[in-house]
Amino acid sequence: MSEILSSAQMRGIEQQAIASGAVTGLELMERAGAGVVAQIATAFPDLSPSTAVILCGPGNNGGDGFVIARLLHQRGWAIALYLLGDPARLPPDARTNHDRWLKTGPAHPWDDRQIGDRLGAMTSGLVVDGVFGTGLTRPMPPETTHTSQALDALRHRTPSARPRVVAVDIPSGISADSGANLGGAFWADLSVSFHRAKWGHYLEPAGLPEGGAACCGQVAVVDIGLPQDPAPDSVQLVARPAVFLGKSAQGHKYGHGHALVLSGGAGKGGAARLAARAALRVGAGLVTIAAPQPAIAEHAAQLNAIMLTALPDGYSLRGLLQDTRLNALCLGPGLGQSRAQDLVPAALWGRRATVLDADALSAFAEDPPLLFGQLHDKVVLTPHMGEFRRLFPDLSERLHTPAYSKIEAARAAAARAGCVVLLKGPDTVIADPSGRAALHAATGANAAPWLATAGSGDVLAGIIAGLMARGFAPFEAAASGAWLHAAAARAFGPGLIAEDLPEMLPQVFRDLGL
Ligand SMILES: NC(=O)C1=CN([C@@H]2O[C@H](COP(=O)(O)OP(=O)(O)OC[C@H]3O[C@@H](n4cnc5c(N)ncnc54)[C@H](OP(=O)(O)O)[C@@H]3O)[C@@H](O)[C@H]2O)[C@@H](O)CC1
Ligand SMILES: [K+]
Repeated sequence: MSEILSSAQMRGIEQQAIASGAVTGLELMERAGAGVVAQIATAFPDLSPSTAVILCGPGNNGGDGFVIARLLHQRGWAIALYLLGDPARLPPDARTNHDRWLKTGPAHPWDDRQIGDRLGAMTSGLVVDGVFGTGLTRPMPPETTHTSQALDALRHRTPSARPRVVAVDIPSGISADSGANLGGAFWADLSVSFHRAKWGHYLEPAGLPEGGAACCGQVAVVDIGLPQDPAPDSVQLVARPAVFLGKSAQGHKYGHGHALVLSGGAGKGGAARLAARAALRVGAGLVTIAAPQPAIAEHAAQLNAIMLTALPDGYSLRGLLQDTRLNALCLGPGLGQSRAQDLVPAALWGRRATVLDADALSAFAEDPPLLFGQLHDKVVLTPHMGEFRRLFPDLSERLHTPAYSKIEAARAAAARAGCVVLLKGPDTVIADPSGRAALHAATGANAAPWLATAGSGDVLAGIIAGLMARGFAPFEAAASGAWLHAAAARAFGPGLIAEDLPEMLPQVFRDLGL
């Protein structure tokens, strides 16, 4: 796991370091610029000095651009630098670096058409985007329209027939907090960020235009000498499971828990079987499907290692839960809303580790507080965006505000629900009521596009229930579950269907060294 920051957190860390006298803003800017130049050499080892077009904006992102221009020039690059805005109004450190640059070469006043034409004519070299970084909270100004269009056109050319595009910190126009394209955003092959990556590098708001995860390219982070202590309320990027998923040699099946997956009626049992199979593959010692009597024959025909029991209603679920060995529940996949309304209260009464997904969430769309009043701290809610909207309509609405991120929405939802919320998507956020949050980003180089397939969410619910049956805490089970789910999809690759996901878990475990 690695820490990722919001723009406000990053600003706070910088300001504190500067105020303490440990470092000056000018030193940070120099290190930032030098870091970008070093990362360019690492990411593009075949790139030899030719022409670099450096685009500088009116803030400190532009200040980094002047440093980069100076350092690239020292390495033999021919520099064409354009400045958006009035040099007299640059913030002090950026102004200092602007003035230093003028001893080497000119800063051309911004000319959108000229820049657009120039970029369009480039077949090699480098474009450095130092227009806006973490300070941008509104759409790109109209003076960048042609530049943005020219960059867009470059994106569709093969890399060998165009310049490399490098974003200083984050592509201009992408919100560092939400990943939203604020309007007219640029894109990059490489984004070089400072101290820590920002939320917006990995978040990808639904729909078009493309946002952070799609536009940032490869994300590199350089150390600029700021204190390494974790920020309060920091968010962790889930790079692999944070817990050891192996089993000890001495264990027996009862030591690995018993997961109960509640199934819907006849003809609706596939989703529960997918979840149950995933719970078993992820290592639950025993897994039972509890189904209404008419669905028993169908399940029996398809199950071997998974056990089966008839369960008509919530009353009988309370009875079943007298068996304290049943330590994790999974409700929702294929459950049907009326059965969910009956079973969810009984399941929550049992105070087991519980995953509520799909119908177990939608069944409370009319009255979300009715659900929230029954939740407890061993529950994980796993909504996709549509289910999230039904339970948290106000938070979902706020997500249309460009700077409001999925991380904040999931945190607010977890606080309201009083349990862990895993908000699904290519960018999956896991949050708990204390404000702890993690982001699993199956985006960019980590993408798992074949995961968008019927039944995939049922498997995720089963994986999380299985991990909780094994004794992992809800937050860890959810975060590790999201990782395992995407890793299984990547391990299978194209052609994946939901049935394949549980079957890939053994390979994923082997790759983890278990
Ligand atoms: N602080 C440090 O120590 C370090 C910072 N570093 C670097 O600084 C970057 C953050 O710098 P930043 O905070 O100055 O913000 P930045 O992204 O340059 O843009 C804000 C400027 O744009 C302006 N503006 C906004 N929207 C606009 C619009 N639509 N049209 C026109 N103008 C608009 C806005 O004006 P205002 O909103 O005040 O009107 C303001 O002037 C960060 O990403 C990293 O690269 C590194 O060097 C490490 C050390
Ligand atoms: K930028």
